[in-house]
Amino acid sequence: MTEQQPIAVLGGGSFGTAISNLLAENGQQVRLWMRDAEQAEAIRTTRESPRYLKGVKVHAGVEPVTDLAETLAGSELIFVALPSSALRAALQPYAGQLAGKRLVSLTKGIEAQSFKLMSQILEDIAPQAHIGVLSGPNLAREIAEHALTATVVASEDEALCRHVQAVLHGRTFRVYASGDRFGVELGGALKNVYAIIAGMAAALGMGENTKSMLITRALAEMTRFAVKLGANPMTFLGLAGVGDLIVTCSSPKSRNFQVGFALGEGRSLEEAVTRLGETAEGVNTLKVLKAKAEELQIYMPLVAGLHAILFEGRTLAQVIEALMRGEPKTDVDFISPQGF
Ligand SMILES: NC(=O)C1=CN([C@@H]2O[C@H](COP(=O)(O)OP(=O)(O)OC[C@H]3O[C@@H](n4cnc5c(N)ncnc54)[C@H](O)[C@@H]3O)[C@@H](O)[C@H]2O)C=CC1
Ligand SMILES: O=C(CO)COP(=O)(O)O
Repeated sequence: MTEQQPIAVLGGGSFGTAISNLLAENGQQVRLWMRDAEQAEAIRTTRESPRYLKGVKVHAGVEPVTDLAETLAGSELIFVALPSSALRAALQPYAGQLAGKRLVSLTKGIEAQSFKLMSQILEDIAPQAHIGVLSGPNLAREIAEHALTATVVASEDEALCRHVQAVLHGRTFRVYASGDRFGVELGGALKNVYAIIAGMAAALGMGENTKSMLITRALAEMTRFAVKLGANPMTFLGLAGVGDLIVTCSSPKSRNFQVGFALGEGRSLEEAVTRLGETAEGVNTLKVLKAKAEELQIYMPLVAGLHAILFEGRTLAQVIEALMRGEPKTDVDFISPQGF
């Protein structure tokens, strides 16, 4: 199926590029908006991004563009793959052009002061738009290299979900739909924090028991938090919950995992982030999550432990000791407080 209008993808980083390629492979005409004219020109001439997804060819159906107003005006369906720190500022000046459009956030982060998720920011900016999110176990490089992959599009607007499924479904990419936008989006944002912890554990040579404990208790912690905020806990059993948590906590291809690994090797946070040179949302998410958990009095020992290491001068050994010696708890306590 080819649409008449081009589809816009905002953000020429790893994920924007990977999703643009999928759309183009499905016969869609894609405008990939990026702020950097030099990078756009480099893609136009070499069909490769000079910075992201090295070695991956950018499909001929993807047109790199730099005029945001024109890009927004020319598309009904717009995917947003900007870092969470940039999304509001990049789109606010164009609010008047977004009424009636279908805006789908691919960004997995939380805004610092407001604690808003990205689709809530899109709603603030463009209350007359149709809003959705896409989230799941979706490492950009694996998508670009055609690993069999599934994702979730979530929106209250069923037509938007069907539209996204129609343009993205393909030989190697399967798109499930959900009506729980908040839960799907929250899962994608929260798991980044636990991927940092998993990277640290990997660098320290911790075993598979440890990894499994970490992922399972992370799921419990995320779900406890989400339930308190009114989300449906069942969403966390899906691709955008436990699915994304598993991939991001298991793969050295995850940038959040890489930050954690560098920390586990003894590097400072600043060094770990600078060496990465790409977006790792988990560091900012950790700060806002810790503050929110305190405000709402939600028990999140993994979040508190990582925060103590990164921002409160505690050592890893001290935090591990405190976590393991914490008071006995029941399993699956986010569904029934007694666990049985
Ligand atoms: N890379 C991945 O595997 C996946 C990433 N995501 C999410 O997608 C979002 C973007 O991540 P990536 O593409 O991986 O990041 P990236 O670090 O690969 O690229 C970020 C892009 O945003 C651009 N950018 C930064 N600030 C900007 C601004 N103020 N205005 C315009 N453009 C700006 C950069 O120039 C770059 O092109 C993140 O929230 C991430 O969590 C979601 C799923 C998978
Ligand atoms: O969200 C992702 C996989 O689903 C990508 O994770 P990173 O941002 O840690 O690379």
